[in-house]
Amino acid sequence: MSRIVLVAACALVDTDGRILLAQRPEGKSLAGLWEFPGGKVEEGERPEETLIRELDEELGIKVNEACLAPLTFASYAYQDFHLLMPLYVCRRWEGNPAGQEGQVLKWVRPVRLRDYPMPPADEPLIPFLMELVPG
Ligand SMILES: Nc1nc2c([nH]c(=O)n2[C@@H]2O[C@H](COP(=O)(O)OP(=O)(O)OP(=O)(O)O)[C@@H](O)[C@H]2O)c(=O)[nH]1
Ligand SMILES: [Mg+2]
Repeated sequence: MSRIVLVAACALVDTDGRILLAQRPEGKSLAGLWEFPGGKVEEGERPEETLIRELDEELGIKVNEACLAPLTFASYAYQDFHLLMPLYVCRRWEGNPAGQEGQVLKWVRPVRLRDYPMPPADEPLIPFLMELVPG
């Protein structure tokens, strides 16, 4: 039995109904794949606190906890750990998302999400986003 790793992720949705994807930088695991911003929940953190911290660190935006709504989650057996990843939705933030760690960012319509190679854990999340933001 591999350990469970808890990762909080967020779909930022803009006023045109597009969702923000970030490309994992070279040197990290799963480099080049497109993911939802977020990261590992650290000791003593609530997932919402993780996201507020990660969205600031990775994108340079400020998010209020009240603007984080749970949507669904991913549960996926990677080779060396089991990923449990709650996916939140956020439509309001302060600042302009910009890759603070050199990540390329892309605003993508839900119907186009399949054009962007994602980690295998993320693929089952796409229908939920398509239902959330039709068209
Ligand atoms: N943020 C994020 N992580 C994902 C997604 N899908 C997915 O499988 N993961 C996996 O979740 C794990 C943790 O993500 P992460 O690398 O962003 O963690 P982190 O920000 O804390 O970075 P660090 O551990 O390099 O400090 C990685 O193994 C990553 O591959 C996703 O959509 N978003
Ligand atoms: Mg991260």
